Amino acid sequence: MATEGGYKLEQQHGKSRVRVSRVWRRPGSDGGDLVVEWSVGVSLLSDCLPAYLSGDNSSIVATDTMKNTVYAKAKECTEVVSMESFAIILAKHFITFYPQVTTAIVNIVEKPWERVTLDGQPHVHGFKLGSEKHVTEVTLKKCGALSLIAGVQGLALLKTTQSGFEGFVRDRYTILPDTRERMLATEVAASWRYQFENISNIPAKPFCFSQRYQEVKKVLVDTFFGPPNVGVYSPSVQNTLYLMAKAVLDRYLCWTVSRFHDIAFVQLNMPNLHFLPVNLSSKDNPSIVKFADDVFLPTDEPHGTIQATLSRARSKL
Ligand SMILES: O=c1[nH]c(=O)c2[nH]c(=O)[nH]c2[nH]1
Repeated sequence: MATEGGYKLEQQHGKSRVRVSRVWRRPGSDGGDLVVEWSVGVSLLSDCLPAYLSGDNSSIVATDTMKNTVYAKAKECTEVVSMESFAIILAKHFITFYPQVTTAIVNIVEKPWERVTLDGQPHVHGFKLGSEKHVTEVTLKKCGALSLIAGVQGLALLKTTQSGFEGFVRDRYTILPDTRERMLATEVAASWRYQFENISNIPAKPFCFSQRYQEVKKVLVDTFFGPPNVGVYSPSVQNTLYLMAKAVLDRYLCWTVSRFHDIAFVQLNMPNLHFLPVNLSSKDNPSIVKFADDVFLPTDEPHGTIQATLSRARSKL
């Protein structure tokens, strides 16, 4: 931020939606080729005030250069990298290479290409598009301070029973009946922050962000549904959301009992995508369709918006 002539100026500039795909060819290997497709956003906080104040561009890193850097760094990654590691590599480059850059923010959204399985056999170079998206955002300051967030978007989940909503506030505008039997559908957006608060804290042995992503996603999904043959009752989206976030934090508490916890907080956004009971009647036929927990009108307009962030309360010890 700069103060100039009675004005306060906060600025950053960058390039959005730089689409890059990286293939790692592994001829003859059991696993086959690997491919990722990323949409990368770069934003730099830098000392380039003269550009804003007087049209002097001499300290501007061109956004076109930022775009080219994404491709150059992708080329340099001859070994497979996770998107979190790639975001760190990019951010590190921008803060170390340019003296005027004070902070780099890099975000990546991954297109969910998944290896196809044909007749039970994983294909060596064939992929199809999956559903939910892996995302990350890295904010790295020149001093090394790091914020590393990963997440999932568009994780659509539905259960046909074991959900209800009752005992809520009733006033003269309330018409929703209490229920212990309804459908529950949502599209989870979750993000979590890794507890690496400085670039130097990132373990030397590559931390497996991709594996952690799969694990967190599994904990979220398992908690939403409960055991396969019985499920688990959800008294509200709010309670289910809390249990999902808590399960993620607890999971990493158990594993890292004598060390630091590697996930600092979990943020969940779970829209309540309503499945409305259908009842149809006419003057002649009072029950064309009589609802018996079978025919629904699914709608996301409007939908409930339930969101929360769960972190560990600081110990008083
Ligand atoms: O799980 C729910 N939480 C709410 O806050 C809410 N509000 C509502 O109308 N239906 C629901 N369901």
